[in-house]
Amino acid sequence: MTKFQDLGISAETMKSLKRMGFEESTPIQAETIPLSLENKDLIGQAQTGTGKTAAFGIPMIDKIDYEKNVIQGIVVAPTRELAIQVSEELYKIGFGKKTRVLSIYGGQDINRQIRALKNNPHIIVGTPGRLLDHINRKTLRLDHVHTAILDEADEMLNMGFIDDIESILASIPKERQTLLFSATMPAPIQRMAERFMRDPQVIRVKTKEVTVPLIEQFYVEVQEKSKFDVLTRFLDIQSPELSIVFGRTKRRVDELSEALTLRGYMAEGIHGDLSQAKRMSVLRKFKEGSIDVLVATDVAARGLDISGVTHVYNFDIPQDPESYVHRIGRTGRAGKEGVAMTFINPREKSYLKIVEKTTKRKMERMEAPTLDEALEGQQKVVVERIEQTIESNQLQFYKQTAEDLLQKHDSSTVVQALLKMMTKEPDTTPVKLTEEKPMPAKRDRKPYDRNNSRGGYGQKGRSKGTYKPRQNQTGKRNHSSSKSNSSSFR
Ligand SMILES: Nc1ncnc2c1ncn2[C@@H]1O[C@H](COP(=O)(O)OP(=O)(O)OP(=O)(O)O)[C@@H](O)[C@H]1O
Ligand SMILES: [Mg+2]
Repeated sequence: MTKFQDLGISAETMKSLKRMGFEESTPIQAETIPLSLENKDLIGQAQTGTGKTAAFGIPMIDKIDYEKNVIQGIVVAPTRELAIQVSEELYKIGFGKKTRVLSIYGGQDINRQIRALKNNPHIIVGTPGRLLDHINRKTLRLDHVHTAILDEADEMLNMGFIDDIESILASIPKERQTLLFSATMPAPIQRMAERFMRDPQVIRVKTKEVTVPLIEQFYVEVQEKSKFDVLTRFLDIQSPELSIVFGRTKRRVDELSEALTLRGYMAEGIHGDLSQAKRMSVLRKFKEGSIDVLVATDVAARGLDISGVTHVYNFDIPQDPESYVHRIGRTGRAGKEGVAMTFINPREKSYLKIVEKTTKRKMERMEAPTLDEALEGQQKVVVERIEQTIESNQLQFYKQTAEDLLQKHDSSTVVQALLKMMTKEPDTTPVKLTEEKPMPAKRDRKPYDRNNSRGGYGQKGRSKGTYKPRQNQTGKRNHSSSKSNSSSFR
């Protein structure tokens, strides 16, 4: 571990890092910060939860000229939630320097954003569509930007944002520094790098595994029709602090969150068809712990950093190995431990091997728990609660009633009755889940042709390849295609 002092960081920023509780730099931070301060173009790849945001944020903030009240840095992120999260982290890092950071994303009142842009922020964090909107309206000028960052670069490529990104970068001076960051850097990123970057250096943190070693990874073979019961049994047995359940499509997410709620779990779903207000309120409730199961699509959870997520359940195996890496990376962050459970249909076994080949790590097989085991798990939870209550030492009020009860029955019978009352017995309330087809053994499509394949996040009707400006006669961006589900996560 390298000390932050040795990386050439300013005293003000060092203070902010201390305030954030960062003591030592992570490997990706140690490797990229000095290079970034020298204005090198970089492609940074490091495991999930290892501090890539600060890796690009610290040098960007230190390179701002605070004499100038103009936008000097821009971060492009694939989803609104991520744009918000990144801007919050940058705000904290820039606290010592009083850096003004503004996030702009779709689904938020554009006039409010225009007003905020007039306050001369130093750094903008945004989603591609809304950034481009402002550029076209001339409400966002990037001519003084010296640092451009593409966070989750591969995801933005997957989502078909390549043309938008090209247009955004075209309005930034060529002498800029361009940085690409993600936990996964599949081959097509190279092409992106060739187009947008100057002699980029690739920084890959040298670890054997793409996934974080602190995440225990299991797979469970289960028939489609039993999956839901098995999920609830695991939730009962493992009793996660917070957990994320991934479903393949938006419909799946809706059905799963409804089904979990019906069975008494505090669960809600998040995906791109929900209103911005709803998405934010669901995330807020999850962070506060007033719901403890978040059901999500792949895209909804990319890059999200929520502390307390102890378990990730891949209710459906992800559609590609990269998504697997990002999904399970919602747990085991910043040195914490985590558990990832992946459910597979027996016909998906060879697909599982493909995922394992990419991550260079085997998942351990776990048997689906039986009803009795689920019940035992629940009992354990109750016993823990009882022990905590005993420790709290505030039982005086109940003493007389307890003694009266023990006059009538022996102590074991009394405790048994209490355990029975407090234990959540398996709930068999019928739920509706539409069946999903198993994943084929081989990728039967090009890796980056994922249109409509991940719950409609692909860019329907979006052109690929060379940039073709999509403008209508009024010169504004044509939003007819953004009506579809595809772009609703921007
Ligand atoms: N040097 C550090 N010391 C302690 N905590 C850190 C340090 N750097 C970052 N963190 C914290 O670690 C967590 C994960 O960081 P971050 O979200 O940047 O990870 P990431 O590498 O971008 O992950 P992902 O690939 O999932 O996007 C955050 O809560 C962040 O504040
Ligand atoms: Mg990140």
